[in-house]
Formats: sequence, structure tokens, C-alpha cells
Amino acid sequence: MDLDPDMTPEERLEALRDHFEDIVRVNEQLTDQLNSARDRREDLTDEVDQLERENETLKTSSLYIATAEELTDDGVVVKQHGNNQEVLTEVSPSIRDSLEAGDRVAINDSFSVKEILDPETDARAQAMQVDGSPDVSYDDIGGLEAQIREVREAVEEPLVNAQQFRDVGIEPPSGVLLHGPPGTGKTMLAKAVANETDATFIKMAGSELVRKFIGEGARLVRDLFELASERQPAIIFIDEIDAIAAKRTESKTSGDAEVQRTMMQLLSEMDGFDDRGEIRIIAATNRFDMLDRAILRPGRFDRLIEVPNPDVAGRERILDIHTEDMNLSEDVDLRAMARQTDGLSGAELASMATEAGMFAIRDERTTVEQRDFRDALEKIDQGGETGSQPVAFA
Ligand SMILES: Nc1ncnc2c1ncn2[C@@H]1O[C@H](COP(=O)(O)OP(=O)(O)OP(=O)(O)O)[C@@H](O)[C@H]1O
Repeated sequence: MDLDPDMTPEERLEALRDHFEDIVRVNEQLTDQLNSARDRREDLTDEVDQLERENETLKTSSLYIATAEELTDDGVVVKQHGNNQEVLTEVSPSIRDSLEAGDRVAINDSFSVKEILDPETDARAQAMQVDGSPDVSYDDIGGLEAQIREVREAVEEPLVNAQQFRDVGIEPPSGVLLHGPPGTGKTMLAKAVANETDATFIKMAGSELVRKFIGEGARLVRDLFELASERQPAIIFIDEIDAIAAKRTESKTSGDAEVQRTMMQLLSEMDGFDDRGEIRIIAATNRFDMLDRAILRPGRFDRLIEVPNPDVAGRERILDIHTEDMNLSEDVDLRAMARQTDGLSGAELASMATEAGMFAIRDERTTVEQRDFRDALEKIDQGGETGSQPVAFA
């Protein structure tokens, strides 16, 4: 800033003050501009986030599963799984080139074919849980000595000593049905036998077949047996078999018909099972009373093994197993706890042990005391922690 040399000191001071005020004003304007630029940047960032989210949703929005039934000059006939609705739809040339009748496809809301599914993405992979070597051994199971013996005889022996059965000239039991209240170790038994025989463990939940894979049940059952024969020796474990093999009801809704088809497929797989090789089938239910007796005929699930809630010795053994790695105080008396836990399942005892550990942690202790077990039992008694319910048996 140039100042006139003739100015008086007062005038200079005045001029400097004016200049200073100008600078302050400019500074304020620039600050305002900066702030509004920042606000704008924030708005834009929000907008970008929002668009990215929308983009993600668009990319991941649900598609329905269907089968391409027929390729015609006018388009492709697809049949949606579940409701079996058939529609004629158009397909983009790139998809059309590689599409064949019978392919499983994903279709959107307007039925247009979005992609051809390869075998890995189909329901088979989702519906079945495959475990090459489950990590449960017989020693991990408490209080089921008799059941372990029976399972070994009916499932393990025929796998390990197949020749002996042939020599003697008898057929081993086809399928074994484990029945008993929830959380008593049925899944553990099936896993342990797979582990012991180095068999692949393939689990399918009956309830999921019916709820999640509507329209696909029968095909999935076929796939289940196919997969087992690819991966033999294998143990097929069908949990909650009552969901697909319940007694026939009077109602003739399409849901029932679908469940019936799934069960018929299961029966026919089991009936044609003799020469399938090293595959054994174990099913489990906690609704034995509901089962359709057709599945219990000879050649099907003809070996029934009841897996009840543990008795006092079983409960003590289960508590031993589940507290093995816990830091227990001297005063802990598992035998006493076993006496006080009549009616509890293995799963409930396991969660009682964990709960006792949680009480110790809440108290900032590293040692679990008897009172923690008492508190845990009280909590389980009150809340039904494991969600199990009393079940009536036939
Ligand atoms: N007999 C047992 N010995 C040791 N632990 C057990 C026993 N029974 C149950 N458990 C514990 O409970 C958990 C659940 O058991 P599991 O899944 O085998 O029960 P389940 O009978 O198959 O139950 P569901 O009928 O509800 O499927 C196991 O992972 C284990 O921690």
C-alpha cells in the first residue's frame, strides 16, 4: 500500500485503519467462500455415498431362480422355481448364445434372464453342509454309551467291515433314525461316526428343504445322494426329517404336495440304495410321533435309536467335557450340579457351563466358582436359554 508522503500522521493512521478493515472484510468473504465450498464438498460426498449404496443395492437386488425350459424363435420359456409359473421371455443375445434348455437361470422381477447359474451357485451348495472331516469324536459325547455302541454297530461296522457283512450274507441296516428331545447330541453322534470312519459328513436340514428351497426339494434329495456317491465313503445326515416325512394330513394344499414329492424322492433313493457303495444314512428328529410310518419300513430307516436327555451320570460326564478347558475353583462340585440339573439336555448343560464362565468374567475373576454355576442354572431355568421345549414322544 502506497501512502502519500504529505499526509499527516493522523491521516496515515486513518488510511492504515481503512486498509486493515478492507483486509478483514476480504478475509471474512474468503472464509465464507471456503466454508461454503466445504459444505458443498460434504454434500457431494454424501451424494456419492448414497449413489454408491444405491448402485450396490441395484447390483445385489434379488433375482429368482428358474429353469430355461425351451428355446424358441420368439424367446425362451422359463419356469420359475417355487410357484412353477411359466413365461415366455426375451434374452440378450450374449446370454442366448450359451443358454441351453434345462439350464438353471437367475431371472429378475420382469422375468428377464440375467445370468446362467453354474453348479456352484445353485441351491445344492446352499442346502447341504459338507464337512470332509468333522472334528467330533466319541469322547466328546457324554452319557450316550449305549447309543454310541448302537450307532457304531449299525453305521460304522458296515462301512469299515463291508466284506464281513457280505461273507455272513446279511444286509446292514439301511438307515438309522436318531430320535429324542432337542440338543441331546444327535448331530454329534452322526459327526463322530463320520469322523471315526473318515467319511465325508453331508448334512441336510429337512426344515430348510421345505422352507427355503420350495419347489426344489425332490431335486435336492436326488442331488444329496449323488453328492454322497461322488464323495464316498460318506455319511448322509438328514436333520429334522419330520419336516419332509410327517404323517399325511387331510389338507391338499400345494405345499403338502411338494413335501410329499420330496419324501417320495427320499424313499425311492433309499429303496434303490443297495448297490450304492460306502454311503450310510442317519436321520434325526425330535418329533418321532409325527413321522409317517412309511419311512420306518424295513430297508428304510429300520434301526431306531432313542437319544434321551442325559441321566445324572451322563450329566456329570457332559459337564466334565464342557468344563475341561475352564479354570475351575476348588469349590466347584460338578457331581452336585449334575444332581440338580435333572431334565436338562446336553446343549443346555453346555450353555450352563459357558454361562457360568460369563458370570466369572462379569465379576472380573479368572476362576469359575460354584456360585457361578448356580447363577447360570438359575438363568437357564428362568429363560430357557437354549430355546428347547419339552416334546412329547409316541
Ligand atoms: N451328549 C452330549 N455330550 C456332550 N455335549 C453335548 C451332548 N449333547 C449335546 N451337547 C452339546 O450341545 C450341542 C448341540 O448338540 P447336537 O446338535 O448334537 O444336538 P441335537 O440332538 O442334534 O439337537 P437338535 O435336535 O436340536 O438338532 C453340541 O454341540 C454340544 O455342545
